[in-house]
Amino acid sequence: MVAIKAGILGATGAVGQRFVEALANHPWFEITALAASERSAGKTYKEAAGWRLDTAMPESVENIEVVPVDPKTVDADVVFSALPADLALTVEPEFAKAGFAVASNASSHRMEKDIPLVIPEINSEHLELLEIQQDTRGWDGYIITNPNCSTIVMALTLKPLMQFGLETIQVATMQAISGAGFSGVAAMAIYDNVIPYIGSEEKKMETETLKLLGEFNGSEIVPADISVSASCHRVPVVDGHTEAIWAGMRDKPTPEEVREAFLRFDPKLGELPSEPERALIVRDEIDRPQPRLDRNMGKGMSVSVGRIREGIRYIAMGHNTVRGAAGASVLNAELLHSMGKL
Ligand SMILES: NC(=O)C1=CN([C@@H]2O[C@H](COP(=O)(O)OP(=O)(O)OC[C@H]3O[C@@H](n4cnc5c(N)ncnc54)[C@H](OP(=O)(O)O)[C@@H]3O)[C@@H](O)[C@H]2O)C=CC1
Ligand SMILES: N[C@@H](CC(=O)OP(=O)(O)O)C(=O)O
Repeated sequence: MVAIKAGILGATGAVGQRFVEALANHPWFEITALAASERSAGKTYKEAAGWRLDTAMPESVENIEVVPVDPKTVDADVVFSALPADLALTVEPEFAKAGFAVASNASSHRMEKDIPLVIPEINSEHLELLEIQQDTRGWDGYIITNPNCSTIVMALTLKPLMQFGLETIQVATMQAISGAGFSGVAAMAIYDNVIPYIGSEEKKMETETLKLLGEFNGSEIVPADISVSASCHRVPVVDGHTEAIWAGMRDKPTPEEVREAFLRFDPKLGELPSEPERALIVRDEIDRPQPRLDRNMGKGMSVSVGRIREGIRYIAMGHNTVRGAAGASVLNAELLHSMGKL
């Protein structure tokens, strides 16, 4: 099989490095371009990246020259975007217009009517929006987005609850510092501390969830009729967002029925390389899930749930820069490829 040429926009950042990790030995994609700011352009990736993951930098990327974020300098069929949102707002459409498939991890376009916001296990039918998007905008390429990291972790647990008539969600997050990027939170601010504010995060959880769980009616997404109320907090954890969730349901299932629904949730995507064996892992121990112990389950692509109690109350936890970011975009691109759309 001829490899699909993949570029990474924002390749030197916290999420960009996760993209490099996910794509360097990928069976379908080959990294052909690494793009970042003018500060990094012209340097080798090894010089520019300041590699911070606890796996070795893949040798194959060490000497690739970083290029500016510009459709003219990026040689690829698909670009994975880990750009700051203000930049992604203008840059991603330029790439789509120039014919690239853009798998974006940035928040800029997630809520636009004709741009799919997708978690393959939940709403792959929303990909129908791509044709509408290309027709409306006259683009040869397109943009597909994945949700906010906290939203992804929660939404994967909500999908199996829809059968019980999901009505209300309250969620309190405990979010890892990697979610804010390498220079996002100063050590002096987070050490020995909890910061009870993450800009725009609550609104993202409250709106993106409704689009994800909404229905495609042939021309647009009708948002799910659920009320979501979120409170978001930064805690001194490196990777892994933990969430305490209260779910109100019409049918009032018991904790055991909810546990069974989580266990039965086993969407098969067709053997995609990044697809975990189980999207949800149910932990029965009284003190799980925990970020340090559970974030790498399913190579970081599984969400762990536990402490399912009357109410219904439970805890969900997932790797924010893998399942919540780079891994989510790569899984979307794999799905598109398997459907012949890439
Ligand atoms: N799904 C999700 O919820 C998550 C999404 N994100 C999103 O992913 C994106 C990246 O986040 P993160 O990796 O944490 O950020 P970082 O700050 O760690 O990295 C930013 C990247 O963008 C590049 N960049 C910055 N400014 C410019 C510029 N003016 N022109 C070109 N490139 C530029 C940087 O290059 P250089 O090194 O040269 O400065 C770097 O590669 C953000 O939009 C963030 O909100 C992040 C975490 C989770
Ligand atoms: N806000 C998230 C990460 C992030 O960048 O999200 P988004 O892609 O929705 O801006 C966090 O801090 O953990």
